[in-house]
Amino acid sequence: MAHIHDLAPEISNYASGRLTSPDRVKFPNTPVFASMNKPSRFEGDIMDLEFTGTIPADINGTFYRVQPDHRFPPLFEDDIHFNGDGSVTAIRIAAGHADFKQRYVRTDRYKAETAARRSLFGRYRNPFTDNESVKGVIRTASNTNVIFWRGMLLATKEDGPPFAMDPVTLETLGRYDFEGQILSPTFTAHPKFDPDTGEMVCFAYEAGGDGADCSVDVAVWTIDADGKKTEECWYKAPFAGMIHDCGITRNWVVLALTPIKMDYQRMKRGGNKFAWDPNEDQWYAVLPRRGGRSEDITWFRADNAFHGHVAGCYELPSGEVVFDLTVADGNVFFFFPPDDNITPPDGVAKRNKLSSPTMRWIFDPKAKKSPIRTKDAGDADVWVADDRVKPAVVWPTNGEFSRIDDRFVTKPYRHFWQAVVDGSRPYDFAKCGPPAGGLFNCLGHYTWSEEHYHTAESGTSAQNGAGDVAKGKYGLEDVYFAGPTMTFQEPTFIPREGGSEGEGYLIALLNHLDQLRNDIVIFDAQNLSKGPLAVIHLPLKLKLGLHGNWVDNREIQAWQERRAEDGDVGPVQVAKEPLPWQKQLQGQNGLGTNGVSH
Ligand SMILES: C=Cc1ccc(O)c(OC)c1
Ligand SMILES: [Fe+2]
Repeated sequence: MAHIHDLAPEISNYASGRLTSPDRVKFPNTPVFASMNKPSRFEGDIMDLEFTGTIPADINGTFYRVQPDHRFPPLFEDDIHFNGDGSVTAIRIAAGHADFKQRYVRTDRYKAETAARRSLFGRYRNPFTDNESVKGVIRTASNTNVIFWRGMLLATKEDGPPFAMDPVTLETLGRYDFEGQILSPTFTAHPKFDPDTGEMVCFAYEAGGDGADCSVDVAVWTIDADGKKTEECWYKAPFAGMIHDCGITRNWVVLALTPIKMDYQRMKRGGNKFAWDPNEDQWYAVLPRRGGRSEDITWFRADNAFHGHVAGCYELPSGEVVFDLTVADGNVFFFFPPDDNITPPDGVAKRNKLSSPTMRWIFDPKAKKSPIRTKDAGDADVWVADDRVKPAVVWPTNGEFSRIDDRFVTKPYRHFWQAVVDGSRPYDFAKCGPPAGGLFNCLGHYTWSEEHYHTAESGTSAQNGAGDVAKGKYGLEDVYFAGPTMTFQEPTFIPREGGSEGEGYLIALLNHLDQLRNDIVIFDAQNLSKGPLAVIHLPLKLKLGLHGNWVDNREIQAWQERRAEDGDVGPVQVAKEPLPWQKQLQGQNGLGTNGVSH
């Protein structure tokens, strides 16, 4: 008797790498859609997840995180994980119990593809590869971060505007333009929140035109705690690269410009939007948080490298700006290789051998600078510091996804956490295959040593506390190894009520690479090596997500009341009009724009 699978002949729905049979619903047979990253596409609710251990009774809030999860087979067989549709997970924890909820973000992209029952958008951030029917539709998949802001959840991806969701139901409310105050085509996935003022500091790059034109325009905004835009300034970057994360101090914003470069001609040919340039510097911009003018930015150059995520950022009494982030020594985004005509200086690409230490940069915002001209910026001034910079500290942690106690954003901080790679630990390749998304087999808690912890007062070393911070040149490392068949996703800190910096819990998703299932682990944030306090078991496999955040239930509740019909703020007002670039396109060729009826 024939096996059931023999009845369906294995005919590929791809020819020459392109989706040719969209009715044959089958995802590409590539590593991007395999193992932990096999499409999940699950939406649903589970009340009272099983768990082992004890969920601390004082935890009351929701852990939100987002994952890319392609809804339909992609137009291109070699599509990348970052091009998947944003799917938001909420783990609601209260009274020692945990509930699960997961919903896709109903982006304009989601709606267009749902109506057609197939993929219509092509390559990552390349509209030239889209189906004609979606010209003028906002392409963002809202798959990178999910942020609680004034009672709404903002699902963000840096190639488009945010989409607002209800934080309790995860219902998508619509595109959010800050009540008409931010109309740029793009918006960062990494805004920062000033814990003293309640302000959101946010930015956008490739922000000048339609968000897909390789512009070097960078916008930086402040939105105050009442939702009012109080600052806006536009700057020029030296080249059209990626600016993924940022840092803020009380007075300054720091942007990290990574040398993966856009190329409009390559996009037009149907190629990748980005290519790694091994010969380009890594750049950092320092600009004022308040009253900025375009010429007030200072770009600092350093040797070629690849930026990861930001831990802390603050000012020293000298006025200098400390900026800590992971920086890898090569192209982390292997799916955006260099152009063929580029010869890396070291001759060989060092794939899979990257090291990713935590680097501390100390920038002088008053450094002497001069205007330069660049190919991408044309005749606009790009303000570049005369002297190149080097990291002040290189702590050889080997991880990514740095997180801190977010109450210490803008301030000197002691603690940070990362998903850590330890290649010396056993890994069960036979059971797991290659570790999808990277071998983040440990979680690490790092405490800067006295020498590297700066109080606002002394600028160099602290007198108070941290008596245990003695081991190691840079500080204390407290690591938990998951085991040979498991990896972690990004951790998130949960502060304990009334606790000091770093007192509380660490929550993260655990990937079982052998069982293809996820757990949610909760640790004492300052005692990772003791192992998890609770392991919450999901009966299913999620995907490798990007970022998440913890929101206290009191904050969610208070905002639900304020956002009620009769509340003092009222319901979230989503965008009422198409974005300016959409209107312009409409005017040019009479085409409609999706998402807004007209
Ligand atoms: C981790 C960085 C990163 C940068 C750009 C992206 O579009 C993204 O999508 C998930 C992720
Ligand atoms: Fe990120």
